Amino acid sequence: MAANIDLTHEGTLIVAMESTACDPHHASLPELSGLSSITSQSEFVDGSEQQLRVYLRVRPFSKEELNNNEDQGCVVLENTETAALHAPKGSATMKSSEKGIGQQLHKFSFTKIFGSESTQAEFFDGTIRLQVQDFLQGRNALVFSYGVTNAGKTHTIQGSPKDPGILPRALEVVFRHINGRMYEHMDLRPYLSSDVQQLDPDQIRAERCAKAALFSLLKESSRNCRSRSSSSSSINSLSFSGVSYDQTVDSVEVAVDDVQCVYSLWVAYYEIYNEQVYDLLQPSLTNKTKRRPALRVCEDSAGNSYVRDLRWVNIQAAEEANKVLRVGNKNRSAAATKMNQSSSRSHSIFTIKLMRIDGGNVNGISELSLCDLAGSERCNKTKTFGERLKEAGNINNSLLILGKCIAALRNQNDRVKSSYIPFRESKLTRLFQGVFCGRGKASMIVNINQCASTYDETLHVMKFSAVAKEVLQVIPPRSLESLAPRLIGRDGKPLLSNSVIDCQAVDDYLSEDELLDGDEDADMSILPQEELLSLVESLRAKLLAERKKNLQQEIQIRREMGDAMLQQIMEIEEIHSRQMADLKENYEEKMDSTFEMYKEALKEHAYQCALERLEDDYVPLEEYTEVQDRELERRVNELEWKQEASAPVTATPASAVQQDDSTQTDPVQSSTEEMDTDRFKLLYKEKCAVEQLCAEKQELIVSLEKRLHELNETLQEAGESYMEKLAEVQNLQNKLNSQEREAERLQRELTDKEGEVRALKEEVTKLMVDSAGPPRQKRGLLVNIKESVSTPSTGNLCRTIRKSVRTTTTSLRKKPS
Ligand SMILES: Nc1ncnc2c1ncn2[C@@H]1O[C@H](COP(=O)(O)OP(=O)(O)OP(=O)(O)O)[C@@H](O)[C@H]1O
Repeated sequence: MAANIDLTHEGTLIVAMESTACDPHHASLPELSGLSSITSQSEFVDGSEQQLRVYLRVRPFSKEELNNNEDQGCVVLENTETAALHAPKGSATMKSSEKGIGQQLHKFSFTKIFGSESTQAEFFDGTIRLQVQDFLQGRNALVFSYGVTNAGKTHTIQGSPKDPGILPRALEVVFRHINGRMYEHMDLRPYLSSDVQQLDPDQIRAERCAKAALFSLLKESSRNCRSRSSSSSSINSLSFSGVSYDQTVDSVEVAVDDVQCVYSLWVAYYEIYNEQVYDLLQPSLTNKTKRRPALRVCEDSAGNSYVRDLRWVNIQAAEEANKVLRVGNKNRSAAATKMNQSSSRSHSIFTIKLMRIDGGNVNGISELSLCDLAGSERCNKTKTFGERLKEAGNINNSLLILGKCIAALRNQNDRVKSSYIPFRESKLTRLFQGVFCGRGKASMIVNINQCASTYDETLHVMKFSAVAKEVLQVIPPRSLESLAPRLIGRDGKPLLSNSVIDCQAVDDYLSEDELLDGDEDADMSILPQEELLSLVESLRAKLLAERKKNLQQEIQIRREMGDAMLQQIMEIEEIHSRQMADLKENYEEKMDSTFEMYKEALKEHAYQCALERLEDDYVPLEEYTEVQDRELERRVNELEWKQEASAPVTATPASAVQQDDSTQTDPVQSSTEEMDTDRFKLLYKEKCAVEQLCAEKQELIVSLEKRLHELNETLQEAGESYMEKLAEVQNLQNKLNSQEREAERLQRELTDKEGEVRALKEEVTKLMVDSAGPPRQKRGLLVNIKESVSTPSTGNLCRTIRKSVRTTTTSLRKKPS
């Protein structure tokens, strides 16, 4: 026992709890002897209200902190429930108090306080041990740690391999409890919030593979893995702390439990970072640039929140749970590297689900969640709680909402002040909602350090916890968790076998619930009438305000939607009108071109027709004139003949008058004469017209003849000028010929002369050669030449020689050398 520190201590505590606080550790803090009270389970009586359990844990100073003079007595633990904070010099609180704002000393009370010397085992035993036992008996439990960075949250929850925290210890308790009663199959898996899914062989296989793949991430040798069959023996040597655990411990607890039951244990590990839920048990992404898939927080038909698609891993031994934790931590830190975030900026949640299986039926499922909240150091700049939370909202939304929820839950204690609880405003509070609303028990661990430099932040944490401690949790005498969970098939539909049990259980639950309502009514009647009236009034006002707000929101949404739709319609209309205009333009262009085409075709056709008609009707001018002339001649002849024929009767108009007088008595003759006269007149008119036509034609002919004459004259002139030019050309040709002949003659003459020159040159050369002989001839070349030249018999030759001599003399003068 002495060697087994944790166990010894735990055992000691259990004994001490029933007697007195005799732990030597508590000697320095006698107030902490109150730890014994945790053995009393009366505080967890069902069907009552109880305060949220808030535990304070103070971290010891590190060597560096002591060297840096951080120990200035800021945190004083007055007893096991009260801590006093003294503002150190230089802190914002001290400065404010010096200015008359706020105080230097703050006192806070907690459910339990654990000093810096408290061990992990003491802390576990003094805090959540009972909650774990409740969990084993089918109750849900939530434990969350709150504090600034470096305050010891992770140390408290996870601890180290040598000094495990509350999570591994809780797992140890669980495994000890179910020692040898582990459900060996993997065919029942947690589903939605509190249901169970029946897996088929394929799903079981997939589950096994996924588990193996997950553990392979740790690259541990298989020898360290405990086989499922040896799960019972694992209890004898649970090794989170490397210290063996006595299997006899808690044997009483096991004995009181139903020995017929077997247990199936599943765990999940996830984190909430920047309001996104990430599964820490998903294999890490190979592609580092890819973002981790975020999971959704959903609600089941009963309104309970759960993380959709969260990976649940079946655990058969404590060592496997440890591996899961390590894999999750590895992923968490890896994710931090990838996303450039520090672990303190995310809330990590480790959840254990325990199914109680009796005779093949799941007759209960409970959940234990341990949450390591992100460091709250970012919300430490403002001075008041509300403002602090407001500011924190900009940095860490979920902590702000958690604060709001806790404050609202506290206000609910006062029925008159009861207010809306904003659980739905953050993922964290949505997931916590069920527990805060009576689906289980929650407890809060407040971690602080005692450093003077972080005093202001620590004070903020303490204030937060003070509010939390005032929250009253209503624990229904029989909660929904007591109902057997629904068994769901692969298709997501409830399986029939369990639904019958469910109905019965639900009926039971409802009847008790009704009783509860009745109690509440009775409570209400105790209130004075004025208070009731004011409560009704305030509720009515709230309802009105809420309705008004909803209506305004609806109007706003409708207006926005209307605007958006109008905008869309306008855009669509614009696009359509543009398209229509384009189409119209296109068609108009096409119509125009078609019209032009037809117009051209018609023109062409008309032109062709006209050409054809012209060809048909064409009569040459001479022919036409000839025909006309002939016609005229014929008509003239006809007229003349007619005139001759009527000459004796109508010789002259005068004779006609005379005759008219003389034959007045013969009426037949006179009528004939009249007719003839008319005819004559007509004919005369015709003759005149024909003559007129003839004259015109004659004129035309004359003008044409004149034109022809002119043209002939022009042609003649052109012919004459052509002949003149031709004569000139002939002349010039003759001149050219004679000049060519002259040139030939001159050429010949030139050739002759050249021949003569050559002969003379030869003669001169000969003479010069001869002159080189007798002395008499030494008078010189010039004298000889002169003599030769003076000889008259030489003729032309002499003249040529004279000329040559002159040329030679000139050239010699030009070249004196
Ligand atoms: N009760 C304790 N006893 C001894 N050492 C402790 C105790 N609590 C914390 N420590 C040590 O203090 C250091 C900081 O603790 P821890 O990492 O748990 O802080 P944290 O609040 O989780 O920080 P963060 O929010 O940044 O994750 C660790 O080295 C841890 O071992």
